[in-house]
Amino acid sequence: MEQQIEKIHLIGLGLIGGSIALAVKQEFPDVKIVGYDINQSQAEIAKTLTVIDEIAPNQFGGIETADLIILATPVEQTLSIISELSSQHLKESVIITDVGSTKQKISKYAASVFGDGVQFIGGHPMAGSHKSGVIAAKAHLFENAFYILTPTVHTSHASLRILQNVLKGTKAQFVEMTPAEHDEVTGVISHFPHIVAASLVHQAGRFEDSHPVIKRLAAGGFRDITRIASSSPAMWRDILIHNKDKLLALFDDWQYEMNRVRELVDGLNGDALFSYFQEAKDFRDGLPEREKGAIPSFYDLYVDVPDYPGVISEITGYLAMEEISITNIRIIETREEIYGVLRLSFQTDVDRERAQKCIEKYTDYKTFFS
Ligand SMILES: NC(=O)c1ccc[n+]([C@@H]2O[C@H](COP(=O)([O-])OP(=O)(O)OC[C@H]3O[C@@H](n4cnc5c(N)ncnc54)[C@H](O)[C@@H]3O)[C@@H](O)[C@H]2O)c1
Ligand SMILES: O=C(O)C(=O)C[C@]1(C(=O)O)C=C[C@@H](O)C=C1
Repeated sequence: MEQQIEKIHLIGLGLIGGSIALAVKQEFPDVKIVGYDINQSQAEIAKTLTVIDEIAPNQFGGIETADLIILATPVEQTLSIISELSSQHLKESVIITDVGSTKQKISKYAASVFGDGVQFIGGHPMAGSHKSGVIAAKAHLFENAFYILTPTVHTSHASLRILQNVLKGTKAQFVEMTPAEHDEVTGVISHFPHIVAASLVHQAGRFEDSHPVIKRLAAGGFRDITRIASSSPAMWRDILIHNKDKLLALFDDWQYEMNRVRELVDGLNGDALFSYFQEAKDFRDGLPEREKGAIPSFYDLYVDVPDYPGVISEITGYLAMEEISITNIRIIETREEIYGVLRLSFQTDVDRERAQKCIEKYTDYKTFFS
């Protein structure tokens, strides 16, 4: 009979650790989750929100009876924890996994520490948010996202199956990759874009002295492309340190790309500029629409509304009548006497569809989502 996971020891009770715990509980309410966070208040919030069953008395307190250990800390911390874990007394059948955004350094280090002795399987759920902390954790954060696993020669099929089974409440789609391929691909579609987002914010910041109005003018486009610059600096510092080599190559690639488009602008080459944007649009439009791994994991509905006082309470009133919960609300653009755009965010696409029907039922406002 296959090994049962009865007890999980979870280290790092933030956005990702918390979301995994909630997803596991959703599928397996009887699995006991004992959690530890270096920040005691995070641990207490996790317990209060019943994300975990118990707070561990210290980092490794009670770990000898855990069937599964999940490391959900920033990646540099994950390395130190792996190092300390090697001297802990652990169950012979224990499986250890992590959720870090980089895989090469962690997998290599874990293999050198554990060898064939302990089953370590690197993991990375490919969805998240710019928000940190357990308070932002959600059971459905990884729904439809890819969950990358990086098994090695030391990994048994049985452990891989057990891990995937206990994580099935994430409703993510598991994919296997080598750690090197993982770091190359995530470098391109996650780590480097993060650098670009932060650099655009720095660029705008440099213009603030000469144009103090710049922050107020920063509208949809700038906000969309720089949203991720609001993420945890500690997490991203560690990711860049871990993925240095792949990122250095991407800097060269990006500089080539910038020079290419710079030349088109300098040469006023309209046809080539059109093709440049058309090709980018085709690729972007071809991303899978509703799958969370590809698009930020929230469900936005846009409503064209007239700019008059009370319009927000009018809309939220209709939604409240039909008991539809909103997670966020923002006016994207309001100018005198023309329509503004209200962006309503929902936890699920079902809520978004209900909201759309509700607003169409009570008003003539146009609604749309991408
Ligand atoms: N945020 C995302 O979008 C995302 C997505 C996928 C994977 N990840 C990865 O998940 C991991 C966690 O990220 P997060 O977004 O949950 O961050 P977070 O800041 O929300 O949570 C991390 C938690 O780890 C705790 N911590 C730090 N050092 C610790 C230690 N030595 N012992 C115990 N706890 C410690 C922090 O106090 C914090 O509560 C990172 O490795 C990150 O690369 C993040
Ligand atoms: O949606 C976001 O805010 C994210 O940045 C999530 C994101 C990503 O780059 O896609 C960030 C880092 C993780 O390792 C995985 C997912």
